[in-house]
Amino acid sequence: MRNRNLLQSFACAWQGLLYALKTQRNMRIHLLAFILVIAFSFILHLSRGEFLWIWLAATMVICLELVNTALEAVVDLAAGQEWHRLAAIAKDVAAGAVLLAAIHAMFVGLLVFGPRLLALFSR
Ligand SMILES: Nc1ncnc2c1ncn2[C@@H]1O[C@H](COP(=O)(O)OP(=O)(O)OP(=O)(O)O)[C@@H](O)[C@H]1O
Repeated sequence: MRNRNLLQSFACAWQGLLYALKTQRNMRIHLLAFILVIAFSFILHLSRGEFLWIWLAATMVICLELVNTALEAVVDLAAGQEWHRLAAIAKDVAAGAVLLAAIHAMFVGLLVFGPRLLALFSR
């Protein structure tokens, strides 16, 4: 059934977020990392610019994990129990996108938090 109003659209989006959290272990790990990183951003008093980089990188990982989860569902719907080379390609490429975003987030985290943590521990 199609959504009749904006509220129902938000409710569906929320269900999607909950589904990914309940079913995807990686999603729970990404969310935990997101919360920790945002907490550290406040504790270490990041500048607005630094915080934006961290926020963007961390959000991108979560968004891509959501897209990856959606794509896995679509592939499973299309392929069923059948093994198919294209199903593997679709899933592997989507997983590759998440991996790339996670590596990017790690570099951003190192660049932003690295010098601050060094300064903190070399006092
Ligand atoms: N129908 C299929 N046909 C061919 N290969 C498949 C199929 N389903 C899954 N695979 C292969 O198995 C891998 C894992 O698929 P699965 O659906 O278990 O994802 P997952 O372990 O939940 O992935 P992620 O860790 O990215 O969430 C895929 O990346 C793909 O290489």
